[in-house]
Amino acid sequence: MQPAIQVKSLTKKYGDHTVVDDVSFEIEQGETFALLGPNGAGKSTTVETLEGYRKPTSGDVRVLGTDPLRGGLSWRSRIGVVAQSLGSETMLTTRELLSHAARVFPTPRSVDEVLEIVGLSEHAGKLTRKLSGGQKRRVDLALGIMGRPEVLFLDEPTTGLDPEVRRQIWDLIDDLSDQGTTVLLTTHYLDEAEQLARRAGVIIGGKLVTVDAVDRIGGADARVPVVRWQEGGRVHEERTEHPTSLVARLAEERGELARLEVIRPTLETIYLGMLREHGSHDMLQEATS
Ligand SMILES: Nc1ncnc2c1ncn2[C@@H]1O[C@H](COP(=O)(O)OP(=O)(O)OP(=O)(O)O)[C@@H](O)[C@H]1O
Repeated sequence: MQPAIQVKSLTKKYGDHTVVDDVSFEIEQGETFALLGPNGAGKSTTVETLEGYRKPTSGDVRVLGTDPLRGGLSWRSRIGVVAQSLGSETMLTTRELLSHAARVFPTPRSVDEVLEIVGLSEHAGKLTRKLSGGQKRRVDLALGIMGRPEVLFLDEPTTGLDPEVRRQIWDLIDDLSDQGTTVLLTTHYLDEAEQLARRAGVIIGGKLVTVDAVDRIGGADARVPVVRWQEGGRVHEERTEHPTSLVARLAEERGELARLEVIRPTLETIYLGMLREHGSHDMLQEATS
């Protein structure tokens, strides 16, 4: 089966500034793939190139087998785009906006179906510019899925949303994925990547520093658990592949231990370690701020 997305040695320069540097990866049909990286790393530039909105300086990209710069209307109707900025602040009601959008697709979902999927049925008659931030983001998602896209690009779909709305949007993305939609997601939320994606790539300073299964990113060594406890007023830590055995031995030798914890590094801890290794101080500050 041909991959849904192929990126080969993609490089994008603005003047002397290389913002995407020899990036290569593939996304299988039906896969949800997360692109992670600090502000300014090159995520949106990569995604916008795949959407056909930016011209690569060099390299080759294909979406559904087509060069996005040459993709005509029929190709465009097979992809869905939810850009980073809100695109839904119009003078139309939600229903009017979706009805207009539906006309450009050959086999659109019905407006009522889309309203239901994104949970906006009860706001269908409201002017989009009067919706809350979370509701506007849902309108963006509604516009992105209106044409039943085979590939959906989601650029930071849940930034700034409250935890409940984020989870609802995750459920929506999971449902689309179950229906076979290929999803390319950029996000700053590591829990979002863990929840939704099978594989992820980390891009730092325009370079793709890793592509792997979400639960393998950073390598086995970065995932070794740490057993931590307090003894004699001091905190003790030991990294071990066998935390249960270590805890059993400590319990046998020393009895009850104060503040005993087994800590398994999260994707976030591993990601911050990667920024430290590859990135600048500024990137780390942005990622942790
Ligand atoms: N039209 C442009 N002209 C010049 N430089 C640009 C242009 N668009 C983007 N850049 C630069 O390219 C770099 C990558 O930007 P990009 O938006 O791809 O990053 P990002 O990883 O999506 O960041 P964020 O997480 O902040 O959205 C940045 O340094 C940005 O300033």
